[in-house]
Amino acid sequence: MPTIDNEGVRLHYQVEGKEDAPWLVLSNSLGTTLAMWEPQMPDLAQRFRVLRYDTRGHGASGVPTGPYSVAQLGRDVIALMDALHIERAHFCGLSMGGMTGMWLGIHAAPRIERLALCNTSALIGPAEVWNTRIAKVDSEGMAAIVPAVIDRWFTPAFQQRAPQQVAQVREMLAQTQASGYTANCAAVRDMDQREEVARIQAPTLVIAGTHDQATPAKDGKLVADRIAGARYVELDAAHLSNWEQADKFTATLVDFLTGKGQGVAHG
Ligand SMILES: O=C(O)CC1=CCC(=O)O1
Repeated sequence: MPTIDNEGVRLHYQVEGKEDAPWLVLSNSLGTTLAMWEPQMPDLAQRFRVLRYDTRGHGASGVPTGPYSVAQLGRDVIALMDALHIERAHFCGLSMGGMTGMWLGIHAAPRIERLALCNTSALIGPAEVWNTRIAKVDSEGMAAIVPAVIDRWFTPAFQQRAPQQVAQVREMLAQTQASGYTANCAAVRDMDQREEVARIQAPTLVIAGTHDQATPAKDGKLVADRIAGARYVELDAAHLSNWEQADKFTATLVDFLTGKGQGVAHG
């Protein structure tokens, strides 16, 4: 199991795909692992050298004492890139992964080639909601929040249509260590990148989900509107659009990373 140590924190990663192809870094959402990218991997691995990793507090990465910050999550990516001698990479993150991507686009611009910010927000409030969730997980464990979170991640139609995929994702969430989950909830709660995103200069794709209640489409639109030249695409999905509209998500991402596709699109 490949890992690096970033200032005492173990970061678990996997490298797959074509050698000598452009690097693409994939960053997971809150309560998932690098396995959240399974629907995309067959296509992405044909075209890119893919680095995916477990955000600290998740999967097989370390779970240092929280709270964490989005800046720490961004610096973990730089540490991984440094350790693997990756000078520049495309970056795709979903939800919390997208927040990490915004931080990188703002604070580590020379390292980022193209940026895909998916089902994400530059500010995700209100703080009370996060504090309530943190308190619930602290006192009752992950099981107490799993059903409500899954209902935000997938539409009822997808839950009916793809019960096995939903079960796979539910298991990822349920297996997340409670203290790692709440430390990342705090990072998300404390982030406000609404002003700074305007500094992003990397070519940027924003993907949103029409039925996303966690990071609503209007939040994605705000991010896209503030980044010069950003492409905005809305998919018929809830929060984990890379599962619910896997083919469209992958095609949109590949088109963007390979320099095809322009403007605003819905689908
Ligand atoms: O889990 C949720 O409720 C939605 C979410 C917010 C940040 C993230 O990564 O997922």
